[in-house]
Amino acid sequence: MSSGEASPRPVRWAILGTGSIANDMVQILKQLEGAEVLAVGSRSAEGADRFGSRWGIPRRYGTYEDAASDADVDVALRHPQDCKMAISNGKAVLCEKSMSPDATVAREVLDAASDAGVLFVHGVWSRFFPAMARLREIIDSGKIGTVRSARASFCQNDGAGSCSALLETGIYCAQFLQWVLGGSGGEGEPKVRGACRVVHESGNDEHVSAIIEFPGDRVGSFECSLAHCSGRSATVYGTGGVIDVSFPFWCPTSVTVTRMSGLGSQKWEEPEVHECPLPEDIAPLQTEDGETPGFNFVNSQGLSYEAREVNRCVREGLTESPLFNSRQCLEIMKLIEDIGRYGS
Ligand SMILES: NC(=O)C1=CN([C@@H]2O[C@H](COP(=O)(O)OP(=O)(O)OC[C@H]3O[C@@H](n4cnc5c(N)ncnc54)[C@H](OP(=O)(O)O)[C@@H]3O)[C@@H](O)[C@H]2O)C=CC1
Ligand SMILES: O=C1OC[C@@H](O)[C@H](O)[C@H]1O
Repeated sequence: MSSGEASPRPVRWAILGTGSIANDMVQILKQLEGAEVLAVGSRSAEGADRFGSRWGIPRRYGTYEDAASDADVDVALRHPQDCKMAISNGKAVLCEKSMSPDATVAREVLDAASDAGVLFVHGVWSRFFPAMARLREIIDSGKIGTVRSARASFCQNDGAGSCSALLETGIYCAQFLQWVLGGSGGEGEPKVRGACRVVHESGNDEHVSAIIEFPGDRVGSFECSLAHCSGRSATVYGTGGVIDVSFPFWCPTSVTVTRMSGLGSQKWEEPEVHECPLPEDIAPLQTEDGETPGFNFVNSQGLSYEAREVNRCVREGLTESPLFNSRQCLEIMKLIEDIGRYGS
């Protein structure tokens, strides 16, 4: 698409798969300026028809490939399994997390997108939240001194055994640690220094705790689980204080800075709260049947940040987003893979 047009046509999206996240994403895309939901693909024609008529999507396909090969579609929102198919059809892809089971497949997908010259964005949506950018600014300002370590916890009692906790929720922890402890890429890679995994009888990990060494002697730790709950917060630790990101830390709307000093770091200043509210112009929509099903996931309005960035990248002809580039994406997938293999 050309960015130089006076009034460019909308970026046309195809949603492939009609589950929980598709319910949230369709409502975001329908409200996003410069976007149009043109097509839906499902494993069955009935599924595509049901979702398409519910949300007023004009083109409905009984296979993913048919939707992804629609010549008028610019970008496909895809679940991990079929990214390469959408890429081979020349479409830009926003891939739901986690983009692949391991770093090898992640590399293949990124290479396929790069060879095809199409945009690929891994939808670890945290990365696109204004609160994450604010967090980075605060760290860089030196407000909490030198950052030495960080932690994150994402445990929910939902889905144990059905998939990997590392891939489902641990990935958000890994991205957080990379964001606050990782460098710009020239300083060496983070290394997994310890991990404890509880494996479900299905073979999927259900609870994992991990310790990661980042360049510059910085240490990150996280825990993730699909078998019990946690507060799902994260903290950055510096020589002069801490930054707390409370529930839900993976789609945050505020960060709180507490500066500490004095003997035993026992003098605490009044916490400083930085609010980054969700967009007010995005709300649950009514379906064509007059129902308002709402969003399935907390802070889903914030999916608009990644969708807006994908729209921008498509318009500008970019093949990756500078907010979450392929190096950062691969580094996270490699961490997840190394933690999953640790000790075995
Ligand atoms: N960014 C975020 O906040 C969130 C991201 N996610 C991610 O999105 C992805 C999908 O999650 P979610 O929407 O909750 O999953 P669901 O189980 O609700 O939906 C998955 C959809 O994928 C399609 N599908 C394709 N192959 C299969 C298969 N073998 N079994 C079941 N369904 C299949 C189906 O659509 P159809 O029948 O139309 O073909 C189904 O409706 C995951 O990778 C998850 O991690 C999930 C929740 C939130
Ligand atoms: O991606 C996700 O996976 C786990 C869910 O609980 C969470 O809300 C969602 O964002």
